Amino acid sequence: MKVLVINSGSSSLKYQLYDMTDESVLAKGLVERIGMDSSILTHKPADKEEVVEVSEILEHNTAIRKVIDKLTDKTHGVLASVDEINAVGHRVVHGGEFFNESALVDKEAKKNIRALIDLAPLHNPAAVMGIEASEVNMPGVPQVVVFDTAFHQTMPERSYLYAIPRVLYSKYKVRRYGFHGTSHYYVSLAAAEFLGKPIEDIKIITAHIGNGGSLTAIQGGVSVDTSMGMTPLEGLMMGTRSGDLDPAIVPYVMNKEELTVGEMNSMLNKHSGLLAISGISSDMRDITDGWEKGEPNAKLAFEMYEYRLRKYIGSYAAAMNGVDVLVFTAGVGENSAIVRKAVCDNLSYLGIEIDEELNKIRSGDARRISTPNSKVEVLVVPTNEELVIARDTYRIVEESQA
Ligand SMILES: Nc1ncnc2c1ncn2[C@@H]1O[C@H](COP(=O)(O)OP(=O)(O)O)[C@@H](O)[C@H]1O
Ligand SMILES: CC(=O)OP(=O)(O)O
Ligand SMILES: [Mg+2]
Repeated sequence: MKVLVINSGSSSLKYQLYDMTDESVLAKGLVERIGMDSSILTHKPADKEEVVEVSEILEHNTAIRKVIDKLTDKTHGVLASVDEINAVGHRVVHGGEFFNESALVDKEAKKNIRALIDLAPLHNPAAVMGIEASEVNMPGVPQVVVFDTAFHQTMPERSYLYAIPRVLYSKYKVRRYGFHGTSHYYVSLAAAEFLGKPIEDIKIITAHIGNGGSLTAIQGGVSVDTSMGMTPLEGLMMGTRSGDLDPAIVPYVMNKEELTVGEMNSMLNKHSGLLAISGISSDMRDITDGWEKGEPNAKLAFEMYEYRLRKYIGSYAAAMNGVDVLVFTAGVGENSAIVRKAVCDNLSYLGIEIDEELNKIRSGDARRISTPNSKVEVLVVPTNEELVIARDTYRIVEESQA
C-alpha cells in the first residue's frame, strides 16, 4: 500500500510518500513559509536529486496541488500516475472531544473537524483544505485523520481542568487538550529506545519547538501534562503566538481598542510572539541573525523565548518530581544550537550539562548532547509525525477493507 502523508502546519506543509510494505519513503518534501514572501518547495525523491523551487504560495491548497505535480512529474516524480496512491493520511491538530483516536474521513468527520476551527484557527482550516484538495485530486482514495490531541487524553483532571466554574467544562468542554501529541509520542519512544531504557521507567520532558511550540511531561510512558491548552495558544512564546498571559488582558485590550473577538484572537495568534517582540520575523533564524547584527529587539525576543521555555522545563521537573531525559525536537529544537545552549546553560541547578561540541553537530539522527556527568540525558530527536500518521493510516484502511 502506498500512503501519502500530509502534515499541514501553520506555516508549512510537509509530505511523505510511503511504501508500507517496508515503510520506505519514496519521496518527501516540504513547502515552507506559506503565506510569507518567497515560499520554498523542496522535493526529494528517494533515488533522485532534490529540487528546490521558490515561488509565492499563499495557501495550503495551492501547496498540495504543487506537491502532487512534483510526485507525478516526468523528471522529479516517483509515480507514473496519481492513481498509485492508495491512501492519504492527514495530520489534524484539534480533535476536541469528537475524536479520541485516528479515524477514516467521511462527511461526519469533516463536519466535526470544521466545527473545531474556532478552537484551532491557525490549523484546522489547513487540514480541511488538505482533505478537500486530496479529494479533488485523488477521488475515491480513502483518507485518514490523525489528531495532535489524542496522545494527551491520558492527562489527569488536575492537569487538564482549568480553575474556572465546572459548568464551563460540562457545557462547552472547556479544558486543556494539548497538541503536537503525535510528535511528543514519537520522540519520547525514540528517546527511550536510544537510551535502551523502558519508557515506563523514565521521566521525560519533550520540547517540541517549531513555529508552534509545546512541552510535555511524560511519566510512565504517558502524557501527564502539556503546555498547550484548549487551543494551541497557551504555554510557550511562539513564532506568532503569545503563549501564557494574564487572561484579564483580553477584555481590557478589547475594551480599550474596541476589538472584536475575531480581532483579539488574531492579535494573539498571528501578531504576537517572536514576531511582535522583535518587529522582524516569526522565524528563529531571522531572530538570531537580527541579534548578531545588533538589533536590540531581536535580542529581547530571543531572551523572552528562552526564559519562558526554561521556566516551563523547571515547572515540569517539579510536576514529575524530577526529570531523567530532556528531548529537543521540531524546527527550532532540532536546528537551533543557540536556543538549546541558552536553555541548558540556565538549567544547571537540575544537574543539566551539555557538551558544546556535541550540541553544534548537525545531523538527522537522534543524538545525545549532554556530557557524561549530566544528571539529565539531553537529546535531540528529529520528530517523525509522518511515520506515525502513515502507520495509523495503513492500519485503519486495512481494517476498513477487511
Ligand atoms: N536552522 C534553523 N535555526 C533556527 N531555527 C530554525 C532553523 N530551521 C528551522 N527553524 C525554525 O523552525 C520553525 C519551523 O519549525 P516547524 O517544526 O517546521 O514548524 P511548523 O510545523 O509549526 O510550521 C521556523 O519558523 C524556524 O523558526
Ligand atoms: C499545534 C501547533 O501549534 O502546530 P504547529 O507547530 O505545526 O504550528
Ligand atoms: Mg509542526
